[in-house]
Amino acid sequence: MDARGRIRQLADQVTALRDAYYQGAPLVADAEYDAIEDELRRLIDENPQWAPVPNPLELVGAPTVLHAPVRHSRPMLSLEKATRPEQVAAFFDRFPGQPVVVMPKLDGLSLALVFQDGRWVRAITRGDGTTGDDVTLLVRALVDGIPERVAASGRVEVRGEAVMLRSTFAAYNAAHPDQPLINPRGAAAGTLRAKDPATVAERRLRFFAFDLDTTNPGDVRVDLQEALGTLGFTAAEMRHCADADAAQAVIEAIEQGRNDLDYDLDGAVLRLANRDAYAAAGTRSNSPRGALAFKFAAEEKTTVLSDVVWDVGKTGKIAPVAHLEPVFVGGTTVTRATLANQEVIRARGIKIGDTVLVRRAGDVIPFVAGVLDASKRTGAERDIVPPTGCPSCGQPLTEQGNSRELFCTNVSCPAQTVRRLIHWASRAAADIEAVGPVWIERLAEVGILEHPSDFYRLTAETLLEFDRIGDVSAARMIESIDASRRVGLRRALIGLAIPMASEGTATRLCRAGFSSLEEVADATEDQLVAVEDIGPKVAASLSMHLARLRPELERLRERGVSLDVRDEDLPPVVASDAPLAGKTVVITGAISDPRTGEKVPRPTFQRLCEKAGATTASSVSASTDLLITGGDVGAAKLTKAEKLGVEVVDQSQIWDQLIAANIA
Ligand SMILES: NC(=O)c1ccc[n+]([C@@H]2O[C@H](COP(=O)([O-])OP(=O)(O)OC[C@H]3O[C@@H](n4cnc5c(N)ncnc54)[C@H](O)[C@@H]3O)[C@@H](O)[C@H]2O)c1
Ligand SMILES: [Zn+2]
Repeated sequence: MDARGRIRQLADQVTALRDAYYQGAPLVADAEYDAIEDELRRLIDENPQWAPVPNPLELVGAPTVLHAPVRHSRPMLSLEKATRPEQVAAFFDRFPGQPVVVMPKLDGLSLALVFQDGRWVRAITRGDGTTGDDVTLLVRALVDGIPERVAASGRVEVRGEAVMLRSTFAAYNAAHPDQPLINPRGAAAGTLRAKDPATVAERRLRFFAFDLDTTNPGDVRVDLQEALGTLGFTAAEMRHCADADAAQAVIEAIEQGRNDLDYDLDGAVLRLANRDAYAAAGTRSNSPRGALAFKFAAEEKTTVLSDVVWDVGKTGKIAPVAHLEPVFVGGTTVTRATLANQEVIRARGIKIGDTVLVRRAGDVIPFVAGVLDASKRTGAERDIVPPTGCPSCGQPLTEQGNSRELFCTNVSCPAQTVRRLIHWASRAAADIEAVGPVWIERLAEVGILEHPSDFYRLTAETLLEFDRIGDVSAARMIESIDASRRVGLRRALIGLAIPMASEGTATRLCRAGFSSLEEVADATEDQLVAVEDIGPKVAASLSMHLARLRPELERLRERGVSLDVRDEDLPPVVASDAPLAGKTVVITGAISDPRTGEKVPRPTFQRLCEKAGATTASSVSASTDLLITGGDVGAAKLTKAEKLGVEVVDQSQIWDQLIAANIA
């Protein structure tokens, strides 16, 4: 096909895909859509005479007339996209000497909020950029982070992004396996398309501001971020960058930190810091000249679901695992993803052979979010049929709960045995680093390992009988097993993988005064429920499984494994003159010991701070006393600390105090 034909074809495709997307039913992942736009843009650049009229690349969004149309005071535009450092440098070259801020690009939907003489009167979607939808009612009912009043007269318009937090998204999908949301962005957009807020009440959104217009500039601060903060908004964090290198470093830091956030980012935005300069730079057909969006690697892609394998877990849960044609998503090549359970498969209507959307965001394991475009089916797709018997031992399965999870309840099921052994050896439990999953599986296969206590009967001689184990590795394995005899109450309980008992349960039992695993096994359910945060279901599970595990506990003891509470399982004893006594601290960034330069794991440093009298928290709030910063600090926490007046100290100061007090 010639360029002209191809342009026409791509333009039609872009138009159709956009229509579907802005209707709330995308047919492809964003990354695939962007690739089509890129090809079209390149062809039009090379052949400007064949540019389609109208050119979809010069339009914004789509007209929406769901609610009442409202004309924007100033167009709400798209952003010019960049993916390479040269493009960032070119942006700086266009505006020599102008200060630039870099901020995260949140992936939600943009809203304009209008305030009249201090009172919030209206919320409008972007729509086609010129005219949006009046969604005031929905936004009032569902969006957090918007002050009812602002201290500024005249007309004030605050623009920003409404997002669904990842935690809200996950909680919603866990509670509604029958009506799953595909991704947080789509969920946010869908929420604001609802006719009645009551039908989407659990789908709360959060607003982050990034832009401001006012008729009385004297009422607000000059600096955009300060202005938004003083008006009572959480602003996207903006960092001033003197040159393209600095901007590139901030962009990279934002991308690095994106896994730690509770919301999706799809890039970083560069923008002229000076509001007048930004306005003076003007606009193109559909984007401001004074801003640039740097796009990050996609967290969602489509690929083919080639098979589904039912995998037996350590507690006997049989979970469907998707086997995928390799796809690069969320920074790695993914070939496996979770499908959760049969109810999720049914609700999402997924079949083997389908082109599915795979999402890998943050540290969450990749999952199959659904089928975007069922019209791609050829008829060769196959239903996913859950097994009736355990894939490992053949025993009939039982179903549990609303999502109809499948379980094998055979305690001597071989697959479960292997999983439990691997779990016992894992870092959070006995930490038998030198014996990896592959060896555990082989040792279990030949019957040498069945229970965790069997590790402690292994000898170098037994191991040396295996072809690929030599003197050195046998010695390392035995040494590693030996060290794990100090596992103690908390980690042993984690290692036994008792259904419903979490790591938190183990910690709480230690802190409640239980001194050994046997003592926990001896406790009545009433005594267990008396422990803070342990409910009747967890207590019943502990009682039942520990009773069953009695002989195993005896074997572990006989073989020299400590099941007693350890110092590290308990809150540290703190002297009254401890340097951080009574302080609530939040730790952020990479921590390293200044004496050796070695990286220190976060939990270890936390423990040191606790020994120094501090209570540690995971996020900055009004009750935080100190924010301790390490290297490559996530900027969101800093802004929040600043806003709340929380003192920020560098880790070096804390290390000095810890060292002086003989704690570190
Ligand atoms: N999957 C599909 O079929 C399909 C179809 C059409 C569009 N899309 C996706 O929609 C997006 C295109 O929309 P677009 O062209 O309007 O661009 P965009 O959404 O990528 O960029 C503009 C938007 O960025 C948002 N934003 C977030 N943080 C911001 C900040 N700090 N400063 C300024 N703006 C900020 C604003 O809402 C603004 O409207 C792309 O991601 C594209 O992949 C997908
Ligand atoms: Zn089984």
